[in-house]
Amino acid sequence: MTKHTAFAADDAIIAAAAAITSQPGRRFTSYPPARARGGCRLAPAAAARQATDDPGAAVSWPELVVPRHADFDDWMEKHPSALAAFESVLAAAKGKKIVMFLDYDGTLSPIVRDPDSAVMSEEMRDAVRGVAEHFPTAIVSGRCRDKVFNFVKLAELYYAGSHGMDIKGPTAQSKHTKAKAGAVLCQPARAFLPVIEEVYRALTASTAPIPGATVENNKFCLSVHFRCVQEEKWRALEEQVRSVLKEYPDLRLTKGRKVLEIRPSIKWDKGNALQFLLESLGFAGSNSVFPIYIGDDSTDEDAFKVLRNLGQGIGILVSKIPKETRASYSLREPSEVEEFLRKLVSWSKESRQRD
Ligand SMILES: O=P(O)(O)OC[C@H]1O[C@H](O[C@H]2O[C@H](CO)[C@@H](O)[C@H](O)[C@H]2O)[C@H](O)[C@@H](O)[C@@H]1O
Repeated sequence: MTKHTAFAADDAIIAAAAAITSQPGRRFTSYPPARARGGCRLAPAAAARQATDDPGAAVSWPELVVPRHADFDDWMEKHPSALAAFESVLAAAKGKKIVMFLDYDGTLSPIVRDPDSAVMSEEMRDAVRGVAEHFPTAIVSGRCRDKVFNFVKLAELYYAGSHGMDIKGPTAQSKHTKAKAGAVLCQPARAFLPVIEEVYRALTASTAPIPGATVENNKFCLSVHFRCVQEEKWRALEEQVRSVLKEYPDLRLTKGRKVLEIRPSIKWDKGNALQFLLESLGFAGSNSVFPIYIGDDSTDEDAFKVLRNLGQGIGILVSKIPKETRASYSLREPSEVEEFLRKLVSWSKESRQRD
């Protein structure tokens, strides 16, 4: 399958998978998360220097294959629904402090054609607010921090924008807040601001002739969207982007959901942001923390990987189709994320009443 056909398959596969996954009577088995293979609690500067991944593997072009029923069943065995396996999640979290990490697009809000219209429902906001009352909660997004804050609008949360390269503490104090209100806690890519601005202008100009292509400035990174570009033009768009980036070897290209993402080539991703936030919350080296990270995209895999390596907490992939993932559990769509968050809150309330 070429890169081009992999793109083309996306929506058809989701439709096919939706038909399979909506079948009633599916059974799920529990799949315990991988346990510790040694700690990884780096201070941010050290983590930023650590180059653990093959830079050549940074661009991932997912190979999408229409799932057969058997494939789907196999996948669900390995990544059971976090709703169906809720009791297993609770058992693993027993006696530990839950810290919640939530991706935004595709996790809290449904994927839509216009990125500026990806609003979150009031019901979802209410569910996230509830979770934040019970557990320290962070939004970890590829979006620029201010933009994602304007969608979520909850001052009691931590926000890690630009794929974790821009981390700020809650602007409203809550019992979970460990930082000075509204303090910017971490911006490891500050030196790249001028070059990102320059490349934003260059990409906006060079992609302008391609109808439907848009460039989103996410402050420390950029997104070139092709969801509204005719499929025949996808290759040309990618070539345009690559040609601009030839002049900027310090930037790298990765791919999300119908988006090309351009970011600094530093070793800092959503996984580093997760570790940094755990440390900021006072959980460095702690065995009593249970981070839960929920996300839908390839960039969330960095956070799932950190959890696997730490042997703590769980990653939950939001997907209707089988995907290669390091997450332990799955949820099919944002409405299931909302249900999972509400169940956690109810469980936490009940346990408080019992204690
Ligand atoms: O880390 P995230 O919060 O998931 O952000 C990743 C990218 O999400 C947005 O793009 C995606 O959602 C759009 C709205 O639904 C959709 O139109 C687009 O095709 C998706 O790729 C956001 O616009 C990007 O800047 C983020 O990098």
